[in-house]
Amino acid sequence: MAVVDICEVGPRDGLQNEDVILSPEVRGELCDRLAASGLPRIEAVSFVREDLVPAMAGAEEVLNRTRRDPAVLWAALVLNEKGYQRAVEAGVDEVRFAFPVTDTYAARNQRTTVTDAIDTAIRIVERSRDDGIASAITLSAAFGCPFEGPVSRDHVLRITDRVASAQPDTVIFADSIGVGVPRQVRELVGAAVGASAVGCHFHNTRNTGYANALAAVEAGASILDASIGGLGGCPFAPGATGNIATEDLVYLLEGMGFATGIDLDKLRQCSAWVADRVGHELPSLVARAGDPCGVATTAQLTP
Ligand SMILES: CC(=O)SCCNC(=O)CCNC(=O)[C@H](O)C(C)(C)COP(=O)(O)OP(=O)(O)OC[C@H]1O[C@@H](n2cnc3c(N)ncnc32)[C@H](O)[C@@H]1OP(=O)(O)O
Ligand SMILES: CC(=O)CC(=O)O
Repeated sequence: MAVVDICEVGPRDGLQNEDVILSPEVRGELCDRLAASGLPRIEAVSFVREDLVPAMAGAEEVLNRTRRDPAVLWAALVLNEKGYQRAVEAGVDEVRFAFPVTDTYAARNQRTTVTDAIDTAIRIVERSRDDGIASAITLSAAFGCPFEGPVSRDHVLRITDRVASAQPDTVIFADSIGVGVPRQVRELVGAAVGASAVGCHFHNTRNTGYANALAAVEAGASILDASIGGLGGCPFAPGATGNIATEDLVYLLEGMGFATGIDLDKLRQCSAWVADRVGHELPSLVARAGDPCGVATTAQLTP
């Protein structure tokens, strides 16, 4: 059975744009609850400027407050080398450096250019190798940009070639504003599968997120990001909405014969818990509807 490694980004992407700001204590507890559902990888925090993204303040404290279940690979998002240094000092297992593939979004999100960000990505991959931690490079707006519109596959592949030359463990294609469709996903992932593992990060803004996720794994992606309840969205991308929901993705993947190792019931409990904390209903449908036919229980799939 093919295995798909789901990276839970709820404590980071999920919370970064919420009106209610959760304390490091609550965010640490969220991480532990997610870990208890069997998630193999959790992006717990981002090391960014807290004056720009107050919801991510206290990243070091969040990590200190988690029990750091050793079965989980603890990841953090960084957007510059200062963030990288903070992540290393906080003892993360994986650093994920992201940058948009268009100059306008790169400037708005993190005051950089695509050319400079490629150089930073290469330095961060080299530093992470020296520091003995895993590295992932996320290419944001890989399927379309909130400011510049369409993004060509060839442009993304040229950037992929540059960053892949540094040999990160993973290259992740992100649909930051949820504009992509499965055809694009198949073409991009299919062309990129090679030396580094390929991951994808989808937002469900136009209801194509789950179709895109399935297209990605069928084209060879081995890592998918998802966020508990479908929370999420970039504060610097107009119109951005939530990620694909982890519980809906687990339901889909397990039902389609991919192993995730995740306990759907525990995940749904976690989703209800975080909905209470942020104070509103979450987009996930599986959180509400459950799995009455046992579709996500692999044993029940055998004829
Ligand atoms: C697609 C997505 O969803 S990505 C996630 C959502 N987007 C974000 O989180 C973007 C947030 N952006 C940022 O935090 C910023 O733009 C950064 C950190 C990436 C770059 O910030 P810049 O202002 O260009 O950094 P610069 O190097 O000029 O430093 C300015 C100040 O910020 C501080 N700083 C820089 N980087 C960091 C960091 N990673 N963490 C904390 N402080 C930082 C510097 O120390 C400096 O402080 P000082 O004025 O007291 O000396
Ligand atoms: C870093 C991310 O959050 C990826 C994206 O949506 O662009």
